Amino acid sequence: MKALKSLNKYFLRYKWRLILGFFIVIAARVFAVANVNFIGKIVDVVRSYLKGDITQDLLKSGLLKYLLFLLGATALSGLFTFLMRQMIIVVSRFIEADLKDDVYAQYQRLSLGFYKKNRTGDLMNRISEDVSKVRMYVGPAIMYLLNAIVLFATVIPYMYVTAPSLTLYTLIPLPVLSLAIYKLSREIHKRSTIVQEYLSKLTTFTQESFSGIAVIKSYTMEGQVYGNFAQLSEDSKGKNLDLVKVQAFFFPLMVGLIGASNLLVVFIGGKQYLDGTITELGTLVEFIMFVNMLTWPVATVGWVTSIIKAAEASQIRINEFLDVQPEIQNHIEVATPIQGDITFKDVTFTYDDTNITALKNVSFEVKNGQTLAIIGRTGSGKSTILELIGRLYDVTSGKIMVDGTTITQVNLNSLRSSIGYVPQDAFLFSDSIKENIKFGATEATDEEVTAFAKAASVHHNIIDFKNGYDTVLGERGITLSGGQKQRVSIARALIGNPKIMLLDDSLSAVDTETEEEILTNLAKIAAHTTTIIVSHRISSAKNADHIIILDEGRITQQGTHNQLVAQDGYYKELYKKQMDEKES
Ligand SMILES: Nc1ncnc2c1ncn2[C@@H]1O[C@H](COP(=O)(O)OP(=O)(O)OP(=O)(O)O)[C@@H](O)[C@H]1O
Repeated sequence: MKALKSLNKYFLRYKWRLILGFFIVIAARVFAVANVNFIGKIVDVVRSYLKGDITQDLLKSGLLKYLLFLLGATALSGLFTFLMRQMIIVVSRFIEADLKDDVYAQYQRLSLGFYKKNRTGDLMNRISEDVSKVRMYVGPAIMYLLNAIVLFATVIPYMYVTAPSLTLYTLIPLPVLSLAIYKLSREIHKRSTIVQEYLSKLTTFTQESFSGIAVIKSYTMEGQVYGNFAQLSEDSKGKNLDLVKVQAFFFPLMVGLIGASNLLVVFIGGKQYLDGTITELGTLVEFIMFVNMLTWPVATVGWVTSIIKAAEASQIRINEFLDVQPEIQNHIEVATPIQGDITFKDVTFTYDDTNITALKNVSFEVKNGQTLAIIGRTGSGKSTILELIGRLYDVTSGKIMVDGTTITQVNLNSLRSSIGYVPQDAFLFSDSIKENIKFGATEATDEEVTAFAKAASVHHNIIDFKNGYDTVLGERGITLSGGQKQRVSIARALIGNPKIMLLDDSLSAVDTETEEEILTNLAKIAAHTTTIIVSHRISSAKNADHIIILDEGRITQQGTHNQLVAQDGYYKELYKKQMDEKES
């Protein structure tokens, strides 16, 4: 129960509704008990008339009175039951939404490393599955438990006062029912968790095969993939059947145990009526109704216990993420204006999860407005340099300085908002091209969108689409080519007017003429922007003010294009190779 304590702050937020809900539950149950009492009274009036104790007129007036009471109590009990759900279930939906918002906000605060360590499916489950299990506790479980407590507190004393020994006999089967339902609910919960797992396996499988449909078709793997799906589906069916089997016990068990209680009422109550222990026949009718009325709340005690256990397990999982502190912390509250000078001093960086040391004693400097190109084999640490500049990670040792200040002493938001980052795989949202370009600059005008799309040499492609800038991308929209995606992504980075532009192999999918065009435009627009270009191509690097060559995380060569082609080394080899390719 300790984990569930973290929900108290949400309960406090909606305390008035909950308190009102509590009184409404009491009112609803009191009127429900009154209903039974009036039915008992009606039976007694009829019985007295049949015995000749009262006249027909008294019978009529008695019946009318109790029927009207019955009607009133039924209507009020119905109204309060409705209000009870309105209060408590509505609060549970509020808390569910708040909890989802809080989990989502926490996810956004967490650093990139967190996303590398945890699987997306797991992150999604905590915000959907786990939160809805917690909601079952916050809403239905609390409501039914309250309902049961109020009902026990009103019905059992009433029964006891009316017929003490009969009360004891009729209540005997109820704890057995509660325990049996608890055991059954636990089993149902266990099996439905397995069913859920299979459901998500099926979803992942289908999603992946639809995404990879082109590969499946071109390798004519339809048959095999179908076979895998059919097997998974068969296993899932088996798990569903296992679940259905235990679920099928639920109602028979309840009906059986109610039946046993009813039998006891009729048998023992009948005997007590005959020997005069119970004087009114109406008491027997009331008892049968009470037993039926108590059955569901008794069953809910078992059911609610299993819901609370499941909610606790889910809340533990949610808290695990809510308690994680972002690895990257902002230490400076006030905004820091950024000019764009970047200095690396002996920077070494090791990725926590793989223990790979991606950078080893890297030192360089780029001044505001200059262009630095980083060239190197795959896996040599180029992207890592860009990630460190954006503080997606913090260095293991050494120092990065921005405008002469250690990067950790710069306001994180100022730093990131002054960077235009074009990652290696340009990610575009399922939205229009215009909205994708405006992503980081929502206030930008249509003219600005067009101007930056022109600078990124993608305008002419966009206007060729039927809907131009309003063309929707993504699953239900158009698919852009790799080069088009890269260029839309460059336009997105430029529109934010960044002080630092980071291009991570962002021109790899465009031809060399377009590359040239974009780089010339960049040099014009971004004259006061520090630009770092990561590339495998000499053509992207040759005009840079400074070029560094990385190999296995170390800088092996550096200088200008002319200096580097004059030295033996990786740059010269690459230059020769790419010149030969161009000529052939
Ligand atoms: N998020 C990560 N977690 C763990 N290890 C990583 C991560 N990202 C990169 N690495 C490792 O760090 C090393 C440097 O990777 P990096 O992506 O910086 O290389 P790169 O030079 O940009 O390569 P490429 O040219 O292929 O993009 C590689 O060995 C890589 O496997």
